[in-house]
Amino acid sequence: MTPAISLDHVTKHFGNKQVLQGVSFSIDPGTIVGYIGPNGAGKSTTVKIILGLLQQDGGTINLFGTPLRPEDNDYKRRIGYVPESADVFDALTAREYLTLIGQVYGLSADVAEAKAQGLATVVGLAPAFDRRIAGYSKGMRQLVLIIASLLHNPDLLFWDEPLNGLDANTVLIVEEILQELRNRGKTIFYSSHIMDVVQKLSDRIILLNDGVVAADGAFKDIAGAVDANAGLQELFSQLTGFNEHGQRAKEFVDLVMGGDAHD
Ligand SMILES: Nc1ncnc2c1ncn2[C@@H]1O[C@H](COP(=O)(O)OP(=O)(O)OP(=O)(O)O)[C@@H](O)[C@H]1O
Repeated sequence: MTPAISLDHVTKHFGNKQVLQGVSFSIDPGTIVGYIGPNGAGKSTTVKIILGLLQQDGGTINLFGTPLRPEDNDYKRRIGYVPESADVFDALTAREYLTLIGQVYGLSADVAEAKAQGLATVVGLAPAFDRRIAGYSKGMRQLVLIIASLLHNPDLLFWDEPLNGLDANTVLIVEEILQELRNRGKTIFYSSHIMDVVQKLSDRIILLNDGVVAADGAFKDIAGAVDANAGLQELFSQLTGFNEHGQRAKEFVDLVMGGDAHD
């Protein structure tokens, strides 16, 4: 099977900081991959390189079996992207914004508008569809970004914190959408800091730490000696070598309370 994505020893530095130190992995189509790691580990940098927004220093990247060429726009039409924090054009309505995005991806205005309206209706956004996005809640904006990433029926999705701001019911819908897309052969590569969701949804987890892949596999395969109930959160702490949570929290609250601290 031709991998949807494969990276071979990809490196990237900013100034004197080596952010990616030889990242390699290969992902088959029809897989949900949770891409996790501490803040600053290099997750977004990896995704931006794959999207052609940044150039790597070394190593090779293949998408759908073809070497990545950032100047090639064809492969970008096979990708859907939900950035962690996006500048949505606030002055537009969802109808206007999504029709525009659909056109950017090569759909006609009519097709883009009809598809956007259909998707918005299913996720409960129809009543707000003709209101300016400026007045949307965080969760409503997130739904607009999710719809925008899917209008052109991409084969490969990069979703960064896709559940940001969504209410509990909508989270369940979006989780099921991810699984349904995966079941129909789409590849989903998503970054999140919410470990229980990553553990629940991912067929495969890739943990990046200090610019190297520290673990790669299904949770049950990488969990090792970690207690299954403690789960991915515990594994994350172990693999990133961090066990000062309680001490840091206490120090923080001591400072907050200052002289008012009571024992
Ligand atoms: N354009 C840039 N110029 C300089 N340094 C950068 C740039 N982009 C990222 N970095 C640095 O590269 C490192 C990795 O950043 P990156 O955003 O990839 O981390 P991340 O794993 O996505 O983190 P988070 O979980 O906080 O989103 C950080 O130290 C960051 O400051």
